Amino acid sequence: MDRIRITGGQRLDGVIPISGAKNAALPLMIASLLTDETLTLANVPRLSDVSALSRILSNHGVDRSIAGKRVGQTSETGQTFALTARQIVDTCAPYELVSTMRASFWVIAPILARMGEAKVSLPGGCAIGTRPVDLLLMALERLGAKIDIENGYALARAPKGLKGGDIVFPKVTVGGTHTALMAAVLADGVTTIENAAREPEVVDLADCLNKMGAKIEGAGTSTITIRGVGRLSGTHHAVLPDRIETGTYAMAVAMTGGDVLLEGARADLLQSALDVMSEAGVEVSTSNEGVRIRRNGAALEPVDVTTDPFPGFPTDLQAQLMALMTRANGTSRIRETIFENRFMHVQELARLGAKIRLDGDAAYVDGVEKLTGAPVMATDLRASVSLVIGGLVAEGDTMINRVYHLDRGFEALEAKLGRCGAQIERISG
Ligand SMILES: CC(=O)N[C@H]1[C@@H](OP(=O)(O)OP(=O)(O)OC[C@H]2O[C@@H](n3ccc(=O)[nH]c3=O)[C@H](O)[C@@H]2O)O[C@H](CO)[C@@H](O)[C@@H]1O
Ligand SMILES: C=C(OP(=O)(O)O)C(=O)O
Repeated sequence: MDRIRITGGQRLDGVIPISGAKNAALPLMIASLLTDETLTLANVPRLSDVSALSRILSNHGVDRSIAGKRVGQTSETGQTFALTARQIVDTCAPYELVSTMRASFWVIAPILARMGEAKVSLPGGCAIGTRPVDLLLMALERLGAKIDIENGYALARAPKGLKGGDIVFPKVTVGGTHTALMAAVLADGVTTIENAAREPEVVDLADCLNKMGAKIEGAGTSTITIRGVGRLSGTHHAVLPDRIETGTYAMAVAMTGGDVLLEGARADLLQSALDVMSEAGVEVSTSNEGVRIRRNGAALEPVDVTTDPFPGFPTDLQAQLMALMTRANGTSRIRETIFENRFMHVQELARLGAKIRLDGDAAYVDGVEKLTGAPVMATDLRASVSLVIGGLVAEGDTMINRVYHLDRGFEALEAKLGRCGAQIERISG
């Protein structure tokens, strides 16, 4: 199993190109199941989650060809996929494939919409919480599907096709909104989604579906209206920049001090997180090229932050902010309201010398003078990268185990940080 060794204490200076967003690329790839024409996606990040989803889509009959550049000096990240689901050859997504990644459950919507039935393994829990799918299934039922749960599988049937309907989500769900969109675009009649997720990745999916011929209005607001169409066509779409990768590197730069341009980043996708960083005393500026982050010796001020659905502070940046606040000049409070078990990084940050107390959904972080390197191990993607941020300033060596978590969501992490001066290396085997 690969490990990453970081020798802390280097400033970060230079340019970090921002990749396409994992959390947009995955639903966009799944949308290829909705048409028998080719969906071409540019700026798809090279990530293990993308490879895992490619295998799942291939099992359903999606043909994939790749054209793209290798990670280079500047903005040459990502790859271009041409995805063609001429026919859906299998309407079942088996446990062995779905259990490797949660987002794969979303295939239930396009397969049901196109074939009138789908059988998909329930995704199960994971390190950050229970991850239920009841609201996704409720959305499909509102469009006329009959749902049965049997032997760990969700069976969805709509032999006469889906019908437009009114979906009211009792809480904001990103996965539920993706699922509802992909089911409703081919349904007969009009669908409304109330309390829809407003995340940029939902907007990216809706934009792409509209280019394929769908009629979706209101994506990015809490009410989305979809007029069903008879069929969708292929199109070309570029995945939007990854706001979580952007926020992660912004916090890494803030942690080490330095001056880095996050090339291609869009500030509007993570304004709440950038506002928190400004409040903490970090210089944030934006231009056509991206977002520039600077901290030159100024102390980090503590913050009081609660995670929330977009446009609130993202749960996917909570662990990274916590790592940053371990060096603040006082006590920060960070509340996690999306997932019940997303504090697994606390005990590992403590191994680097962080002082963090947990009380219910809140973490109280007392800033410390210094962190010291240690062997650490993370249980999920964002928790792992919070340890990278800690390791960048810890005295001595930090060895991060279970690097496969990082490979799920950060394209060329060592190369991007290494080019800006970090002492970071992957140890294979
Ligand atoms: C609103 C939110 O911040 N969603 C995050 C969530 O999306 P993801 O799509 O994984 O999760 P949801 O947005 O669906 O979940 C939001 C909340 O709704 C609950 N829920 C969800 C579906 C369901 O059927 N029943 C149910 O109760 C979840 O337990 C959670 O508390 O994790 C992703 C990966 O970390 C993040 O990128 C998303 O930003
Ligand atoms: C937890 C994440 O991914 P997933 O929802 O696929 O587990 C994430 O993107 O932070």
